[in-house]
Amino acid sequence: MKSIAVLPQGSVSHEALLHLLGGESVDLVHHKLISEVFLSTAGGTTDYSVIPIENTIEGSVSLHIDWLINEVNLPMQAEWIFPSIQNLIGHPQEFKGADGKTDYSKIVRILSHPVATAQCGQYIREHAPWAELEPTGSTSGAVEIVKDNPGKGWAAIGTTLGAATHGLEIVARRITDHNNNFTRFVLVGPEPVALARKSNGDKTSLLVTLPEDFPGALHQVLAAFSWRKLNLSRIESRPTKKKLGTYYFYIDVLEPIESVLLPGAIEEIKALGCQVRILGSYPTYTYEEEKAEVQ
Ligand SMILES: O=C(O)C(=O)Cc1ccccc1
Repeated sequence: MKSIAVLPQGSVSHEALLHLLGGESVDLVHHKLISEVFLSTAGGTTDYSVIPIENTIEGSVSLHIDWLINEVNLPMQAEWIFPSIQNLIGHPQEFKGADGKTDYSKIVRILSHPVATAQCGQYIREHAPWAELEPTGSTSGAVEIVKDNPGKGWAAIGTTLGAATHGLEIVARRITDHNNNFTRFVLVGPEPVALARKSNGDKTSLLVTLPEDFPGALHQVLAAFSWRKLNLSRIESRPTKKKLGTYYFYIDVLEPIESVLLPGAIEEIKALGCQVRILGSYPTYTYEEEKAEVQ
């Protein structure tokens, strides 16, 4: 049985993984922090890590992409998307007013993963702009802290699974600023993944470093893809962290690495003097709403 490192029980990552697996049995190893998730697979304790890398509202989860680029050498082996449905969670009755409705003035602190908090910015500004916002390693980690601190006016933003895991109540449902809020996850690890579920295509993620003082280098890199009609689904720059103003380009190509034209494009880009690192070539799984078990 394969082992998979993932954020705590009831986190969005955990929900998303359960959906991807669709009942396939694996050994789940929960960690409080994403750094611990990465390191457990990098150190060989687990076979794969579940990493959220992009969100509809927040964009790239830069910290996680930077870990993939700089801290570990773990190829991406699968990608899938899953809705992030966030709720306000607290102790039963703690935020009830005399009229039975939620009395937001009782909320003094809201804890959650920063990506989840950012997804609910409008809701917080409208209902409890005074609340102190405390970042946690995961949404369910926030729910656990709230569980351990009753009567203090603390609430968490998290999933229904997170609330159920820790026996807390949903104070308000679906509080993200936009309903169509999805997160892209990757499974990273040394070996390819064999899932029973059928994939919906393949992707290759590349990290391209441009040579210095080469006017038009990015244009030429993109031309190598465009004249071969290789479809790109994402291009993003990340600082190299070595010198101010120098960037990597993170590029997703909608083809597997063994496709006819992609290796030639990579060779052409290398011939321009660029460095190319293959971050992974992997199946993608789209979200099929009718099969999902999200509340
Ligand atoms: O904190 C969690 O539950 C996570 O899995 C990280 C996260 C947070 C918000 C959106 C997607 C993933």
